[in-house]
Amino acid sequence: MPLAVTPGEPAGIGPDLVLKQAMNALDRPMFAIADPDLLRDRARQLELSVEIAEIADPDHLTAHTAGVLPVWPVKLRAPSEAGKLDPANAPYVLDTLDAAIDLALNHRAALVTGPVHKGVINEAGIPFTGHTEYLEQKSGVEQVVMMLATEGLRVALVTTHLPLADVPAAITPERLKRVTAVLHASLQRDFGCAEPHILVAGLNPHAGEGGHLGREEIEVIEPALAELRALGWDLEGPLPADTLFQPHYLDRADAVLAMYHDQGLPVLKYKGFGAAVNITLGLPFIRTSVDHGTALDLAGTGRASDTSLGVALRTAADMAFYRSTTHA
Ligand SMILES: NC(=O)C1=CN([C@@H]2O[C@H](COP(=O)(O)OP(=O)(O)OC[C@H]3O[C@@H](n4cnc5c(N)ncnc54)[C@H](O)[C@@H]3O)[C@@H](O)[C@H]2O)C=CC1
Ligand SMILES: NCC(=O)COP(=O)(O)O
Repeated sequence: MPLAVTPGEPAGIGPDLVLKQAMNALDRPMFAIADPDLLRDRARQLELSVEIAEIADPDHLTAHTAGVLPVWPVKLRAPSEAGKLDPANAPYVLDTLDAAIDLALNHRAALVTGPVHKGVINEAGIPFTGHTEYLEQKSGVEQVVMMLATEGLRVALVTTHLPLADVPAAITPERLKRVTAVLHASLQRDFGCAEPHILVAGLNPHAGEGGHLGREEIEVIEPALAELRALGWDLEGPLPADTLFQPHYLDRADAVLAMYHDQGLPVLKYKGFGAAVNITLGLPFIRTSVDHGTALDLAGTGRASDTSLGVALRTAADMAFYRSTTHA
């Protein structure tokens, strides 16, 4: 199965990184879903010698050739300049994603996404909080889970792109059970963890300090975990988030389940920024992504690192291979 790459925000570093990766020989076919002229212009700006080869059908691609980027064409809505956001191109970003989702739902590609700018899509009048929520909605599944992974650490999230003030109410026993179930199944299916050991963070400082610093642990998290442990699942927690990220706990763990975005991701990015991948668990297809954003300050300069995109491509290829060999 080929890897379909959406470069994301046209004014950001996504196009640069896809072009840089296209300079490598990859053992799996890769193609971009983007405006071919945008990629040609950016390649010229970066002085990268990449041939942009428009394709009509990704089904007949063979192994990727270094220096040639096959492109499924989707037209920009307005001219794009590196580093300059334009809400007029927000529909273009979603056009590329929709084309990729269509291919992925039809088992014709695994999806690897570059960074999008959530703010400019909203400024265009389109409510959008992130790929994760968009993919969940478009693929019609009840629950997906965002998990970022780097060497030695996987962090999954119970809630994703929510204002902090809305987090406590969003952590219901039902959501916690659904998210844990998706994480547990994905660790078994895609990461070879036969009996996943999952560390679950509390929500409050010191996991609520026995109810003196918040009651969500007692009233929501512990009862949900007790129900799941009755299934034989190996869940440890709720643990204080400030002390769980240390070898004493992590050495025995397959993943950490954090309650919210900025509880888990700063730790993951401190450990592995540039060498991490964002994976959406629970979709009917494979989707990986970079660990960074649009970095408008670096677009078109040649100074953006493509290492996380490399990890995202490799992870998607590994997952596809693992699924094909285990018939998962
Ligand atoms: N996968 C996605 O679609 C993601 C999108 N975003 C979006 O990106 C936009 C900008 O977010 P920020 O918080 O500024 O994060 P950012 O990751 O774009 O930038 C943070 C800092 O890291 C640097 N940086 C980022 N990627 C780099 C790379 N590949 N090589 C070298 N340096 C790099 C930037 O220059 C900047 O100094 C926001 O709209 C956010 O929502 C953020 C994270 C992921
Ligand atoms: N912090 C992760 C992030 O913003 C990427 O989210 P998504 O666009 O993959 O949902």
